[in-house]
Amino acid sequence: MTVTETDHCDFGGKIMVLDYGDRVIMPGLVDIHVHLNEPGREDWEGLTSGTRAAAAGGITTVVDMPLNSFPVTTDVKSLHQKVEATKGKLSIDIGFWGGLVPANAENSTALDELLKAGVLGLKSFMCPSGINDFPQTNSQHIKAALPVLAKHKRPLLVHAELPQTISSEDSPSTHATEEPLRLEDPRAYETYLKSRPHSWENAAIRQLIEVGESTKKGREAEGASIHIVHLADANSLSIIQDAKSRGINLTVETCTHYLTFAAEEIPDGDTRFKCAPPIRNAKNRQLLWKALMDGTIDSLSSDHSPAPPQMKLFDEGDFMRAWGGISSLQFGPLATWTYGKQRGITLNHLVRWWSTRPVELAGLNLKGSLEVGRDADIVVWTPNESTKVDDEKKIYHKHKATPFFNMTLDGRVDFTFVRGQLVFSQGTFSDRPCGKPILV
Ligand SMILES: NC(=O)N[C@H]1NC(=O)NC1=O
Ligand SMILES: [Zn+2]
Ligand SMILES: [Zn+2]
Repeated sequence: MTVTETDHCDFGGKIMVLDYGDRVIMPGLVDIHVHLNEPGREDWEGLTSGTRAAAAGGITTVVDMPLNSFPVTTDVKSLHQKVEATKGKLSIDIGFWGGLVPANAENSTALDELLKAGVLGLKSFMCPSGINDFPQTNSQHIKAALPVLAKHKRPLLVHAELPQTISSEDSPSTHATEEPLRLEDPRAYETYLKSRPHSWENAAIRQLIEVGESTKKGREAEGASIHIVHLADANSLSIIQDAKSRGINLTVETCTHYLTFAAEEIPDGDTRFKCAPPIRNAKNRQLLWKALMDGTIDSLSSDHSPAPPQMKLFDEGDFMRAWGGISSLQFGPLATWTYGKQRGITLNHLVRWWSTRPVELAGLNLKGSLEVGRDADIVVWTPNESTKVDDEKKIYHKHKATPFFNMTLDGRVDFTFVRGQLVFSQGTFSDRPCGKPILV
């Protein structure tokens, strides 16, 4: 039987047989790094538009970052506000990361309460976050939080860039950060790239590995883990591999944009590509793919972090002042398939990076598999078809600007089910949002 629009969401208790021919039926994908920005910044993205875009991309669960909503999710009250804001808006299920900031880092009672209230773990920044109400943490803060996370067996996700003085390797002379770049062309991507060199990621990761010693077996933070979000720097892979082999509880994700684009191909002034850490060169991209294939990188995410067009400064094309954040939620899995296929990936890789590993990392025990007993979160798609991203009406993000525009991606997402309910069907959505907040 073919599914029709009237079947959306609710099959009315009937048992139906759905024959999808030779399409692929897979566990729904899980994006554990998105910024949907509601409540408070719904002009940047939103729970309705964001979860629709995700469903259209074959994603059945997202985990929302503690920023850039307002308030940021750093205490129980703000978590409740976020949960409250989801009512009637979710096409798919959503979990939440809590924020680790200087104000709560050394207050184990406050962190304990936040974890008990149901966040899946905590997230912090080692550099300015771009949002004043979400200040960065230092290694002391991280060290203090790990034992509390250990008690709950939860991860700390870290934006791992530690601002360094820009060295001669990156710039002809040694100066304070950004100072030497003041006179360089802000429309050139190269200028932005130089402002956040590899050394920032490398320094942060070294510090994290040091602090992460406490997560080893028998140490005071055993049970906690550290998850490096959006790794862009392939130079740091060897220290990551070494740390993992020494028993530090460390995992790593990279994002679709680092696997798809290359610095040297980014047009001048095209701030759709601005994100942090920056997209690096094609050689680096190839090393990220290799690390993904060999398991040094555990999982993928979108780091969907859009902002209103006026903050992306499209007219000026000023990379140094534009908002850093890429809009991509709907396209992550298909982009992975497109560029992975050229490198020999299989459907199993896709499920591992976009379902199995993210679910393990986030402790989403009911998600990520078609096993009996788990939620019936399912994507039905056609790998041999293609999707041309050229129709704004079919981009479901709140804002349509995305670096994936005009690309032809391999694969087409046809149907998405959340807990057995059809939420996306060949370009239409259930008009009764059936997603739920997940609190653990
Ligand atoms: N605040 C925020 O969303 N920042 C994100 N954007 C980005 O490109 N990297 C980030 O960490
Ligand atoms: Zn980040
Ligand atoms: Zn992010």
